[in-house]
Amino acid sequence: MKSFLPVTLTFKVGISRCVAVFWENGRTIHSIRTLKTPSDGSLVPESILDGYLEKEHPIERVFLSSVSSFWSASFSEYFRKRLSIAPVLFSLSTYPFPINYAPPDSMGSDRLLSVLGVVERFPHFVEKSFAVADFGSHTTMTVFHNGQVIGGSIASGIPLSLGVIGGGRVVLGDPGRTLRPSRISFPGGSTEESIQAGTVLGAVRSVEGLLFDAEDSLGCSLELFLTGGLAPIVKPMFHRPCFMDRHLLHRGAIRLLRGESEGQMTRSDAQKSV
Ligand SMILES: Nc1ncnc2c1ncn2[C@@H]1O[C@H](COP(=O)(O)OP(=O)(O)OP(=O)(O)O)[C@@H](O)[C@H]1O
Ligand SMILES: CC(C)(CO)[C@@H](O)C(=O)NCCC(=O)O
Ligand SMILES: [K+]
Repeated sequence: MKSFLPVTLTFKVGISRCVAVFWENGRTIHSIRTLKTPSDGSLVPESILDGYLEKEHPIERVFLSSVSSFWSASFSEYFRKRLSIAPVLFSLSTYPFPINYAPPDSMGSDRLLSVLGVVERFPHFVEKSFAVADFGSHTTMTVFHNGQVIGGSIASGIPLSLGVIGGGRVVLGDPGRTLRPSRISFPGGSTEESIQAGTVLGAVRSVEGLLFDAEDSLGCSLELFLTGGLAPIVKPMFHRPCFMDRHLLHRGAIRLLRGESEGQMTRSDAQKSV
């Protein structure tokens, strides 16, 4: 007899890549697929859903994360047509933590989801203070403190910075090919090494420096989590210990979908114990 295993899909549309994570039982990753971000949702390659259109692994729910409303609309349309499912989009009303940011709904949902992803993966961190550093098209930091999301930093990302050095005309060719972390040293002994030191190592030291500033102003230490496509490349460059999980956003998304925010869990657990 064939097994029957409905899956949930969390789908992130990024500036450079889309990442699809298929989940079983709302908790365990069944598979992860990536594709180059197509210019709109009607151009998603069919292969992204291979194996999940048969009866054994039907897709039951889709969560769609995108920081662009154009992409949200065009990818929603794709899933509606392809699966007859209207994807769930991020909504502040189901986010389990207060957002101390002005205004709260201006914070990128990718940042909020990654913070929630830390708590999904390490539930006891809901009691702690931590920062998520996302190394992607942008380098962002988002701080969680006293049970709230309290802000952080946004900078242009390493690929963007590499691309604009020298007005975009210099020396490096394809930034993707020139990110060679094993060769990054400071002082950089050539143009390439100097640019690598300035942009890649510089981005890492900037995150570390900002973290010290945040610890100073908050008066507590912050645990550091790295996420985003470049996290594996930058992790070895950090002086301070850090956790790495490339898919924090998806972990946050699956938690939001399960509707098991800490508050709700506490309430239902409390009811059970009555
Ligand atoms: N090994 C690598 N060398 C160079 N660049 C890389 C490498 N791996 C990923 N990248 C680039 O790093 C960037 C970040 O990837 P990632 O998928 O995390 O972007 P993102 O920030 O999540 O996407 P977006 O900002 O588009 O949402 C992309 O521009 C990607 O092309
Ligand atoms: C900064 C980005 C682009 C990083 O992906 C995203 O989180 C975003 O669009 N944020 C909105 C601005 C803010 O977070 O304050
Ligand atoms: K990002």
